[in-house]
Amino acid sequence: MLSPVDNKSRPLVSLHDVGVRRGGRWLVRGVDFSVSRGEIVTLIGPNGSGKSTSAKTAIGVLKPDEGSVERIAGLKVGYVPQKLAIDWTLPLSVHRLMTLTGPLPEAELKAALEAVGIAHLAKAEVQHLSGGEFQRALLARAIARKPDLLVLDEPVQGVDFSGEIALYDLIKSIRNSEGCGILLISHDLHVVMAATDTVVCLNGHVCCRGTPQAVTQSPEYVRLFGTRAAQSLAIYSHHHDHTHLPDGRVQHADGSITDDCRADDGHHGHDHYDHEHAHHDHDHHAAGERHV
Ligand SMILES: Nc1ncnc2c1ncn2[C@@H]1O[C@H](COP(=O)(O)OP(=O)(O)OP(=O)(O)O)[C@@H](O)[C@H]1O
Repeated sequence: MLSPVDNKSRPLVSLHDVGVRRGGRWLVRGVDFSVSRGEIVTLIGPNGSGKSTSAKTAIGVLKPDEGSVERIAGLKVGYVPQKLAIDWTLPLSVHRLMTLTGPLPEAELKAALEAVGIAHLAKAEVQHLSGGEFQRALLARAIARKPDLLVLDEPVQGVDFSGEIALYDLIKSIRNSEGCGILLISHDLHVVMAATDTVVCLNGHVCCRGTPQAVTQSPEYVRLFGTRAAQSLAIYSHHHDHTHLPDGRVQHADGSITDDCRADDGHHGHDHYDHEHAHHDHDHHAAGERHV
């Protein structure tokens, strides 16, 4: 007798050698990563390196032109896009924002706003919210329907540094309480949430990946941002050896130019784990334990 597939132990989504081609050029190629329940995966990379394209392919908004994407059956996704098509000239309350794309029982709406700490702003106009409050409203909207996978495209945009720390704390507590998988796109090339399990660095393909192990215990960092910051953010340092030109071609470190790039095209001087961590003047083990 066949035993049922255990959905709980399978990744929620996995991308295998995914490539997306638009307008005659590859936007990304050779993208491999997966997100499991309770896991936080952060995509980083320069502007235009394919972070949003990869995330949209993961959730099925974009179809890959090569490779494959596997999702568990009935996967529920909560998605906070990078840009929201809102007509800012029309009044829109937080309450209404929550129900724009479909009805939501009042109790669930209230619980989501409470979970992100803005229940008192339910009647406030979205236009009047601060950057941090707006991101919380978007998060509430994304978690209200209890997704298996939460995809957050640059969740800390428009938020100052301490607001950023508070938001990352909130995202971590949502992961802990809901047990969902989280796919984050970081606006910052070097700073990722310390609770990230896997950082995937894109540069048209997967340039490198790893854990944001070492961080922020340097006295200068703690003096600047406080111990709270050191516990919430990690610095992930690495370098790219090629640049994506505006016309889609790729210029390599040796000056040569190719039409597109792949990790195995012979032009990449690094392997997939070629990254280094900044601030190595602290005890590695201790830094690992301080992650939140
Ligand atoms: N539909 C499309 N047709 C053609 N090119 C596209 C399309 N969508 C995205 N691109 C291009 O693909 C590249 C990757 O875009 P993407 O938005 O995935 O990058 P990103 O890493 O998320 O960038 P950013 O950090 O600037 O948000 C960019 O050069 C972008 O201009």
